[in-house]
Amino acid sequence: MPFDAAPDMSRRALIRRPSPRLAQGLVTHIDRSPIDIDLAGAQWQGYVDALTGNGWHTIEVDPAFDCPDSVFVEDAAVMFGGTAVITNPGADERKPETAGTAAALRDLGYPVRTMTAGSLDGGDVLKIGSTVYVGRGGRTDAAGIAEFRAILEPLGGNVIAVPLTKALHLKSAVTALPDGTVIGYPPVVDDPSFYPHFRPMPEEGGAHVVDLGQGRLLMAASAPRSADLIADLGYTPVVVDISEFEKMEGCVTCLSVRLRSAPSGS
Ligand SMILES: NC(=O)NCCC[C@H](N)C(=O)O
Repeated sequence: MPFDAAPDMSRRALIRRPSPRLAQGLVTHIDRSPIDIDLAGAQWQGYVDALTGNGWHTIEVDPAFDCPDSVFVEDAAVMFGGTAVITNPGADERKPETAGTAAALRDLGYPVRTMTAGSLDGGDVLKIGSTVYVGRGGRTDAAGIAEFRAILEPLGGNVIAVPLTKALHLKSAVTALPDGTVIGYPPVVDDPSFYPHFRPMPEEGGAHVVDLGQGRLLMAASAPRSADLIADLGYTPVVVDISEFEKMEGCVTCLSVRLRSAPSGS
């Protein structure tokens, strides 16, 4: 089989090139800081290189340069098994981002379910096996959770709503290690008792990991002490500098959508 034959269907990721208007994106829980747009472009490329360098095939969603926050592609779609759920982002400014993401997922053959009733951002969804935690916060409302639950339950997902008042998105506060341990930065976690296993991290950026497979975890350079702690748990941190995206309240999770399953029905 040639080396560049069909990519491994369990290691594909959507990405979306940053808009030149990134600095005009939304900022809610932190003060706005100046953005170096050239550095942001270089950091985005570094993030993409970290995915590809760890065996992931990246698929670029058509850019949405009129949408400052479109690089945060995770918020527009949630994958569950082989189905794509296109979200209805909680901020009006971000709603136009979904069309391009939906088109990319349809082109890849995924059945697409589109949310219309309530609002939900992909960043508010933390999947651990069939358990799906959803943050009820500033971007995701009760109607969005109900609609999302109605879509996921027939697919085998158990949606658990959790309170979120101290961070933009649930995954700004907590993510999960491959073994299912939820990690979080306590000052922005509303209630760690929602999770069966919770481990505090010493830095806010240390609460965010992307599971690259084979024990490798993508993490931000802003959290060196957390990376040491993760390494001490037997994982290998893969560190990328995403400072310009962190200034816009982004983190490592939100810059990609991992497609771990083949399209359902295929
Ligand atoms: N999932 C994420 O954490 N997305 C980050 C979105 C940041 C963007 N500036 C926003 O406020 O929507």
